[in-house]
Amino acid sequence: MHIKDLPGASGVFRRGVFAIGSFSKGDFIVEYRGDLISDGEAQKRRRIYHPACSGFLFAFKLRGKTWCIDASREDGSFGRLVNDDHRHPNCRMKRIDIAGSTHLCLFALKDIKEGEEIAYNYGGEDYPWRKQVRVTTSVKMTTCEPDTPCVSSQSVLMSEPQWDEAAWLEDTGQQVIHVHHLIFSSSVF
Ligand SMILES: C[S@@+](CC[C@H](N)C(=O)[O-])C[C@H]1O[C@@H](n2cnc3c(N)ncnc32)[C@H](O)[C@@H]1O
Repeated sequence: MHIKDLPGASGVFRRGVFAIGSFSKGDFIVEYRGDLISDGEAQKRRRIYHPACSGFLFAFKLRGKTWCIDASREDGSFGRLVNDDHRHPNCRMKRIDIAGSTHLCLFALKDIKEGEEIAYNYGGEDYPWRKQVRVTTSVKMTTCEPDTPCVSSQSVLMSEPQWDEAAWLEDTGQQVIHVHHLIFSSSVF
């Protein structure tokens, strides 16, 4: 796997993790490494963290209690840099218990080809990047006078992309709607 910079909001770049080889459905991909903390500690950190760091707090349930992996520290690991895709995830987060300690790991939901971005569904929350919708109107202009031949036809994009990435693109005839999705979650278990 390798890390790539992706275009982000307001010219800010964000990172994503991409496969440099292929994976088969069910393969282990990467661990979401960080500090295992209680829910209370996570709430405390959420209050003092910059919002960019809160995005690295991954909450999950274990035997009826909420826990959290705090991966906000830049430790060079890949798991913490995997982005959200709630529509077409190619991985799933699973809790693994090894010799009494809990780990969160990503596993392939389907075969993954070289070059594909690794992504999973962060969970059910309404993350801001999932809601943003950009409407780009494509206008067909045709010059066609009665006594002259049709000379040109061109499409004009009426609006510029305002945010991060166009995760999906639905073509609805003259109107092209780019539905952007992006960030973070919990309880996938
Ligand atoms: C665990 S980090 C993922 C790595 C992050 N992209 C980075 O560059 O550090 C979670 C954060 O990544 C961003 N993110 C994740 N998925 C995204 C998506 N689909 N679109 C836009 N931003 C996303 C959000 O800012 C979120 O808080």
